[in-house]
Amino acid sequence: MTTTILEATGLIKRFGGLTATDDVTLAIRELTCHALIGPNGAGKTTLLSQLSGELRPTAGRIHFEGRDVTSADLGGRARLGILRSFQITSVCDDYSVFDNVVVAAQIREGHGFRFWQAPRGVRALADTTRSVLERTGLADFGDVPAGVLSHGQRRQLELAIALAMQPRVLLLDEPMAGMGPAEAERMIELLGSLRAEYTIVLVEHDMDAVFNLADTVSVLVGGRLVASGTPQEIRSNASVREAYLGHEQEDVA
Ligand SMILES: Nc1ncnc2c1ncn2[C@@H]1O[C@H](COP(=O)(O)OP(=O)(O)OP(=O)(O)O)[C@@H](O)[C@H]1O
Repeated sequence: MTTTILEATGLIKRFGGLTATDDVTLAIRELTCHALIGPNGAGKTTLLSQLSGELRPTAGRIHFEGRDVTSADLGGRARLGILRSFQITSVCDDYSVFDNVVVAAQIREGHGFRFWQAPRGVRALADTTRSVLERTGLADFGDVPAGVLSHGQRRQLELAIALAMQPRVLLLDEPMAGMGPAEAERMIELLGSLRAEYTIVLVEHDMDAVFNLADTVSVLVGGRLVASGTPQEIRSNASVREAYLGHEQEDVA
């Protein structure tokens, strides 16, 4: 039994009269992949944005390793290791793939843009960058300008940028969106290879990916958490099927 690393308690987010997150209590266990699923508008992204620190909840608390981080902003949470991919740093099209990742590694090391740092530090950053590129299947693309990458490779680069920042918890919002089957398969494989080292919270509509990757699946409908369990439990949960009726029932079947 792994320990809880990230926990939401009684989380509520209102946008005017709309309750996008409605009293959600959720425990993310360390080194597991926890998928958030639900119909369009269920509040998945809103929940992820509160976990990342991008959105402040209207009520409720968020704890990371037992520490209350509710009032920590995006940057503060990133420093703790809670990182939403495709944020903090975004891809710079004119930079090479290598340079995009090295900048993220530099930010993590707190070097900022001080290019006069000691050569040993520069070498360490380059080593980190090479190993991250290797890890994300981009080892052969280091010199390529990011702007010419395919859509799938760009998502791999976005993931590489996140990994260079040495996250503990990776928050991923639809990493497979817009990908063809081959690209999606590659991304699923890549995320699968990260599961042993990182805690992953995954918002995803692609049920193949969800049932392939997730240790735990939580289902949101209308901002409320209606079920949480193993993929097998969720597949056979009658209220989940009910919730998806008229939405994506065939995906859950
Ligand atoms: N900044 C905002 N201001 C007002 N309403 C918002 C805002 N962000 C989200 N909402 C509303 O909150 C609800 C939940 O949206 P959210 O994007 O979290 O759902 P989702 O489950 O991620 O949907 P999808 O699967 O379509 O991406 C929706 O009704 C949406 O219109």
